[in-house]
Amino acid sequence: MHNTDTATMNDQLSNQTSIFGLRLYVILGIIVGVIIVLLLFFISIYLAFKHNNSKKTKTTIPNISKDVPEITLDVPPQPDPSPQPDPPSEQSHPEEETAPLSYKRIQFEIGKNHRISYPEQRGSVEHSGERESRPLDQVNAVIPQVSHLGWGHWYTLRELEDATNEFSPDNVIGEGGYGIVYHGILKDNTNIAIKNLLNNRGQAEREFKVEVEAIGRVRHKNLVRLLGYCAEGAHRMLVYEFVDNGNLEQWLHGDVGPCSPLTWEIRMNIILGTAKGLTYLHEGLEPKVVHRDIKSSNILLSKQWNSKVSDFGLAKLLSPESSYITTRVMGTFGYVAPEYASTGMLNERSDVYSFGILIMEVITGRNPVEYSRPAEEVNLVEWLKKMVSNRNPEGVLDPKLPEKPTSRALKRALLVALRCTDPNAQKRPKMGHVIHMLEAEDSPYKEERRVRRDPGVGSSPTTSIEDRSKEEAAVSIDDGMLENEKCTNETSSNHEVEKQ
Ligand SMILES: Nc1ncnc2c1ncn2[C@@H]1O[C@H](COP(=O)(O)OP(=O)(O)OP(=O)(O)O)[C@@H](O)[C@H]1O
Repeated sequence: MHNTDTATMNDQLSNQTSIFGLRLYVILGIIVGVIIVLLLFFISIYLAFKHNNSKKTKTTIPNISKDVPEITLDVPPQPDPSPQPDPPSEQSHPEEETAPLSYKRIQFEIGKNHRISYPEQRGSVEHSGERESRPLDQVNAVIPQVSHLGWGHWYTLRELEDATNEFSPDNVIGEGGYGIVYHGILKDNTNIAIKNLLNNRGQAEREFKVEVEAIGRVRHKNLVRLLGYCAEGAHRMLVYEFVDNGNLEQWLHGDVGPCSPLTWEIRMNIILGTAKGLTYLHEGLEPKVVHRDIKSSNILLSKQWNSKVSDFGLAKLLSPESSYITTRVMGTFGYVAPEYASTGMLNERSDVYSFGILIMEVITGRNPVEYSRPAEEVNLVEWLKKMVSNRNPEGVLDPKLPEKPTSRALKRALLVALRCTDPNAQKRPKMGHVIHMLEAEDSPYKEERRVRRDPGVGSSPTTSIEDRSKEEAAVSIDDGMLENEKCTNETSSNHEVEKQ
């Protein structure tokens, strides 16, 4: 019976059907095959869908408001969880180095209606050659929290990627100690410079915070403007106005051929612009800002040769009650003021010293320290003083200068440089006074007399009677100011130079 059934079934399966005369078992085979193919098709579509979904989740940009919560401007200070430290004393601030971490509120006020306030972490000073590192989850607490109504623009990573062709190497304009700088063009055709901060042991956070604190809301034609920032995930980027003609170091020390395009007038204009930017930082803001890294590579130039001070990554705020702060010595070799280098005591007069070195660099076309020179010429300050004391001020001029300046203009610039680099910080002029000295059309003698009539403008209140008489003697030399001077090698004070 069983054999008969099987035979019947085989017969039926082998019967030809009406579909193209195919046998039944062929038809069944085709149906099963189609079902399997369809199943595989649906399974693969399902898997592809799932994969896409998981990829999307990975690249979703974290909610900005989670990363950096928003606060409003001009809010009254919130009570601190920890007791406020005493106001800074008149002198040093060792607690800056040693205080345990606690929060204090910093208020950075520029003009009546512009105040930004946010917590600053105390004790955020570098230790033993390394900047403080902080886990990223703490970063949100110290990144300035800025209202969208406040200064600056919040750029998304996507916007900056688009502006820089995905941070293409072709867009790199330079690399500093704290990150790579890219040129970018925004959708509205604005040219920008983006500093992508290295996320190295918390440096990025600190640099970010310091720059924003120092120049976030500052606008001055001689200071590079910080347009905004990007803080997404671990990315920390600062977005600046783009300055389109390189930096002073490139123009002074780069390959420009035997004749520099920087005429004397252009050089003095660069110096004057830099002085104005620094005057604003020192005298136009409260708390004042000490730049700490004035040097030729941080002076950016426009096509019209106007100068703009950049790179506020090392800047420090100095409250009016403090005559100085103590902090780890930072800056660039050759530009750092001697008292700051030896004691760590910093105030705006350290910037004045660096500015004096900058003037010497601009006059001579030499670096502050050049080991390739004969021993007596390695140190720019020493060499320049020797040349002046040997009555050869013209011997210091950059051989690439297209035309020599007048003797008077050269002496004026040299006098300002020498005064700014006075080893005694108290005797250095303030930046506001430097502007007057540089701008003085008539003789420096008259300028000095004007200053003496108006002691607030120039001489430090601590200038002694003896110093004043030295200055009187110096200015009485007038046109022969530097030619008639004799200075010994150890005569590092230009007041002494002026006296002879
Ligand atoms: N806003 C800007 N516009 C145009 N170029 C810029 C701008 N900011 C910086 N640069 C250029 O990018 C380069 C790197 O600048 P950055 O300030 O990071 O470093 P640095 O001053 O050369 O070195 P360091 O910071 O280590 O002292 C410099 O050559 C500078 O000319």
